[in-house]
Amino acid sequence: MKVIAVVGMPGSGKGEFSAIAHEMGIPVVVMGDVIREEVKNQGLPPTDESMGIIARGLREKYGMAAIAHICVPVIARQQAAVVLVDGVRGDAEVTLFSDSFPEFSLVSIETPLNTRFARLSERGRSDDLQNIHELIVRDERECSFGLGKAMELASVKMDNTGTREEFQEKVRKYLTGMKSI
Ligand SMILES: Nc1ncnc2c1ncn2[C@@H]1O[C@H](COP(=O)(O)OP(=O)(O)OP(=O)(O)O)[C@@H](O)[C@H]1O
Repeated sequence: MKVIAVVGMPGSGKGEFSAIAHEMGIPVVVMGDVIREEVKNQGLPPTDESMGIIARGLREKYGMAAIAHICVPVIARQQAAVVLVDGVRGDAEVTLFSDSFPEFSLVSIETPLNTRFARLSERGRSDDLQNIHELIVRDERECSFGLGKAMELASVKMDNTGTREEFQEKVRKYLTGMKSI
């Protein structure tokens, strides 16, 4: 089984990447959904606060790769030749996935701050931002989990400064290549 994980700063295009994988019939394991499942199993209300409590609790108990740990069996039971993991936030998780899956690839999406800000300002999700400083703070928080280090470990760097169609085409080409090897 080939396991692909995507990393990138907030708003870089990870969701776009996953959407193409989904369209191509590649199972996508969303790490946030695995935490959500854990929230349910523990009988907590399905809120962001519960997600935070569970994520922090797991990290305190098992270290920085805790969430990846609970994802490994979920990934392993997918019946597919290629599986995508969405939601990697740190280098410890990357190390665990590459130790667990011999055919592991990490893709980093590279999109500059200003471009990400412009796109997020248009996305219109409740957690989207009003000013660039909020994005800088979010970037810093992500980097404190090891996101910058995780991005450095990527074997594939994908630029997302062009149009959406250009990016989608690039992702499709990469995933088609992974499916056919
Ligand atoms: N090449 C592009 N051209 C125009 N818009 C784009 C492009 N790539 C992504 N977008 C848009 O930018 C926004 C951010 O992209 P996306 O949601 O995929 O990022 P993300 O990395 O998943 O963000 P987050 O870290 O917040 O989950 C979305 O509205 C997406 O549709």
